[in-house]
Amino acid sequence: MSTDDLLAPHREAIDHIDQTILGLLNERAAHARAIGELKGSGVVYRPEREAQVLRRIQSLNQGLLSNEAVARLFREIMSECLAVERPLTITYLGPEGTFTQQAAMKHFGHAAHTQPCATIDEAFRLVEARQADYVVAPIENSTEGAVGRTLDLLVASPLKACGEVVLRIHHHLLRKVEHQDGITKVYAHAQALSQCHEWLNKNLPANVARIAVASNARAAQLAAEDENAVAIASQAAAERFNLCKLASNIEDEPNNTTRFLVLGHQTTTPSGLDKTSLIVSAPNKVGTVHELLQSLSKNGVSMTKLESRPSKAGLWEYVFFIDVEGHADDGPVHRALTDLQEEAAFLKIIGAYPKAVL
Ligand SMILES: C=C(O[C@@H]1C=C(C(=O)O)C=C[C@H]1O)C(=O)O
Repeated sequence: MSTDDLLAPHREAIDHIDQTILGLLNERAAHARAIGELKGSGVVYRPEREAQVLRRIQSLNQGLLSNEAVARLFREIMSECLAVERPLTITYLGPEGTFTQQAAMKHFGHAAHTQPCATIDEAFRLVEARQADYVVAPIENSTEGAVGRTLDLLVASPLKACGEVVLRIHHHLLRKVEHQDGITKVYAHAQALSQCHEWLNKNLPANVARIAVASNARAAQLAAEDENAVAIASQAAAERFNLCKLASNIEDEPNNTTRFLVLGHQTTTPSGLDKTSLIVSAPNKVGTVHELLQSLSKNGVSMTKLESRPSKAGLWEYVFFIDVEGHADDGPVHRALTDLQEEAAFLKIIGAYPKAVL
């Protein structure tokens, strides 16, 4: 029997299965549309429900496909079902091809419309003015630490966090032509330059100028316009600007990861596996930080992040960005927040949201 003859019954089975899947997908979409009608003019996107759907699928999965693969597939199925209710617009720091756009797609799937903005401020503003539904903003990188501008915006913005995205960051060296001769400058976002500085020291001549620009996608765009330049940017930016990859994964730290927050106007109910993000400031005297942290520990709440930043209000005063395990409506976190309220000069709950599944 020829290979084609051997393939035929499997292909027939796949055709049959695809037809069944297609019918089921449309049945699922019809339920989503019915749910959308019941929601009326209310909020359609429910992050806690989406996290529960993904976690359930992963716990049911016993097949050949990995948990990550089934979560990715169902992420896209939910994205299309939600778009049947109402398509979402997500703002991010552009241009197209930035890691933040990648994070937005990872979280909302490809049916969401992503809208690039010139600054993180603008991305927040459009959502605050209800001209877009959600903003995805980088908050911290595992090698570089906090993204200051996002933290500053969180202090004053009325938006609430309703989700988080964790993205592995890979940087590549990109150029219009496929050779290393005659490189005079390297364009990149300041964070990318520092995340790859050891690689650059070892692999590029010392006289190549390192030029920081607004985003990695902007760097790729500049490299596409200048044959003597290279850019440090993502795979998405390479594809978008048609650049050759001179070197892959040039980040110094192999586990380089960025964490993003998803912010909108809604508060989220507990999903069963949540986090809460807070901003706290305390009077500038001995022992106050210790007391603030005790409010958490004595209620059995664990802290996953503590970041301090100078407050704009007074010299050498600080605000603290704290993430804790659990939802603000869960007993222990709720009690800790009540205690914190008494100790802190300022307490703002940025939001409680499901832990990233993907
Ligand atoms: C269908 C719903 O609306 C949206 C789509 C979901 C889905 O496709 O499973 C889940 C949550 C919502 O973001 C729902 O609220 O259940």
